[in-house]
Amino acid sequence: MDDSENAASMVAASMMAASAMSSDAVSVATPSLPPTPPPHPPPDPPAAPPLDLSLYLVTSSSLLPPGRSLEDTVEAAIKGGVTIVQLREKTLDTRPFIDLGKRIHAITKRHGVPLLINDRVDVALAVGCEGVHIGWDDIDYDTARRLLGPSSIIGLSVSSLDEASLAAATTCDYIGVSPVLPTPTKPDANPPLYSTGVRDILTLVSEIRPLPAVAIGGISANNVQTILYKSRPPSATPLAGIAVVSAIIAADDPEAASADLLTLSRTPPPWAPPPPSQTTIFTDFYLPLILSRVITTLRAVKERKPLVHHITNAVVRTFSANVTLAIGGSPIMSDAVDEAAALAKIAPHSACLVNMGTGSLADKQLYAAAISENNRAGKPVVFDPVGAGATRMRRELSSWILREAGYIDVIKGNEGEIRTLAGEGVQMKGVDAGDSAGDSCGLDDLVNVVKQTARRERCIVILTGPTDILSDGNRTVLVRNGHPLQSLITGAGCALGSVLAAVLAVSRDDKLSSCLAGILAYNVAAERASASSTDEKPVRGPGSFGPAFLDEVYEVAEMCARGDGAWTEPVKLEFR
Ligand SMILES: Cc1ncc(COP(=O)(O)OP(=O)(O)O)c(N)n1
Ligand SMILES: Cc1nc(C(=O)O)sc1CCOP(=O)(O)O
Repeated sequence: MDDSENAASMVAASMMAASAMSSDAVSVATPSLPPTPPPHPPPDPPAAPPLDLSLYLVTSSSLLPPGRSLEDTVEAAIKGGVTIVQLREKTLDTRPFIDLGKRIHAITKRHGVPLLINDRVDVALAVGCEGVHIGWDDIDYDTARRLLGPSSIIGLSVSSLDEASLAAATTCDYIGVSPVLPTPTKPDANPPLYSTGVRDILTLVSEIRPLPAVAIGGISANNVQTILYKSRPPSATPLAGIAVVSAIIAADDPEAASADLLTLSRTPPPWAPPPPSQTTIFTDFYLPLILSRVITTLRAVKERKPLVHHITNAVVRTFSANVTLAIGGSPIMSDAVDEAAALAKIAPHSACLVNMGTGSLADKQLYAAAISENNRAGKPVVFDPVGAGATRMRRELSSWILREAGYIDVIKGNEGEIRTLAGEGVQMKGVDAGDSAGDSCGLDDLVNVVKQTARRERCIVILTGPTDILSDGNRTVLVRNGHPLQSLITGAGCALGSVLAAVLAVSRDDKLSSCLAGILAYNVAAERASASSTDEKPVRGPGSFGPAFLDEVYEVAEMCARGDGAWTEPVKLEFR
C-alpha cells in the first residue's frame, strides 16, 4: 500500500467506528427520553483556536544533545513559548514514527499546542494530531485535504514565486517559506531566498489571498530580528512567525532558547526607525530645522564621546582613529572575534564600523560576530564595502555581509561599490572612487540606484562622489559640499565611515538626519581646509591638506559643541 491508500483505509476504518458508536448511542437512549422538546439546531462545535505560528518548532532527533529525549525537549520548548510543533523525523520507519508521534502528541495536547507531522498523512491520521506539513515532492495537497478533512491544519512549503502562486491557490492553512538562509540542517534545501526573496513571496501571496507564512532555514537568535525586519513587505502582510530546528533542538537549554527567540521575534528591533511622522521632513522649507538638528547631533558626539569599534583596513587605521578623535569620538581598532561582544556592550554610546578594505572570506566569522553582537546590543553598524566590484571575492564577501551577517544600519560606498551591491555587475578597476571603469551613469540614475538599494536593504545608503547621495528609501538628499583633495589622501573615504558611526552612536532616531550631520561636518571641513591656506600654513596639495583637514574636522566639532552653526553657511543640499 502506498501512503495515500494507507491513509484512506485508516480514514474508512475510523469513520465506520464513529458511525457504529453513534448508532449504539441512539438505540440505548431513545426509550427513556422525555417528551421531545422543540427541535434545536445542534450546537456549533467549539471553534478551533486561531493558528499561532509565532514560534514554530520543527523536530530532528538527530540534533539532540546526547542524553536528552525529544519528549523533554519538546515540553521544554513549549514552556519557553513554542506555539506549534512539527514532528520531522526523516529516518524513522512508520511504526516507531507513529509511536513517537503519540508520545509527543500527548505532550503538545496537554499544553494546547498543535502538532503536525512532516510529509506523512498516514502517520498524522494514526496519531490523531492536528495536521501535516507537506512539500511538493510529498502527497499532493488535494489528496491530503480529502484524507484529513476540512478542519485539519495543512501547511505547504514554498521556495519560489511559482510555488507561492500554486500554494495560494489551494485552501492550505499556512506556508513555510524556505530556506531563508543556507542551513546545515537540510543540506539538500533549495537555494536560499534571503530576506528579500521572502519579501517578494509575501508580496505575491498577499495579492492572491490572506495566507499566514512562516520562514524557515538558518534562523537563530542572532538573526531573527534582521530576518523579520528585512523580509517585511512595505504594503503586504508580514511573516506570521519563524520556524526553527537546530536553534531549539540542539540548544543546551531549549526552554531558554525558545523564550529568547519568541521575545526577540515580538520585540521591534533597536534599529527600526520611528514612524515617518516623527522624522525630519527633507525639503528646502525645513532647512533651518535640518541644520539645527545637524548641530545638535554633532554636539552630542562631543558630549557623549561614543566608542567607535573599527574593523578596518591597515592602510587607513591611523587617519580613521584621528578623525574619530577630531569629531569627538573614541576609536578602538580590534579584529578580535573574542572581544566583539564585549566591545558592543562596553560603552553606553558606541557603534561598529565594518570596512572591508583588506578583508577576505576568512574574516566572515569576525564580521558575523561583530555585526550580530552590535545588533543584539542595540548598537548601530556602518558597512563600507571597499572595492566591492573589484574582484569576485569582494563581490561574494560584500553580498554575504548584507544577506547573512546581520543588520546593517548604513551602507556607505562609492559609485562602483554601491552599484555592485545594487546588483549592477559593475567591474571596478580598483577600490577607489572613480574606479568604476568609465561606465559611470548619470546623477538621476545614481539617485535611483541609491533609493532602490535603501528600500531593498531597509537601511540608509550613501553613495559618495562629487555629489554625495543619501537615502533611506523614502527621503533622499544630495550633498554638494567637499573638496577634490579629499580623494587624494588615503583614508579620507574610509574615515567618513568613522564619522558616520560616531553620529549614529549618539543619535539613531532619525538615521538619515544623523548621517547628513556627519557628511556635512566632514565635507565642509574639507572645504574650509582648502581655503585655510596662509603664508605660515600653506595648503598646497594632498600632503598639507591632510593635517589641515583634520584640524577643520576638529574645529567644526568644537563650534557645534559651543552651539555655533556658522560653519553650515556654505552647505549645498538638494532634496529629492
Ligand atoms: C514550516 C516548514 N516549512 C518548510 C518545510 C520544508 O518542508 P519540505 O519541503 O517538505 O521538506 P522536508 O521538511 O520534508 O525536508 C518544513 N518542513 N516546515
Ligand atoms: C526543515 C527545513 N526545511 C527547509 C527548507 O528549505 O525547506 S530548511 C529546514 C531546516 C531548518 O533548520 P534550521 O532551523 O536548523 O536551520
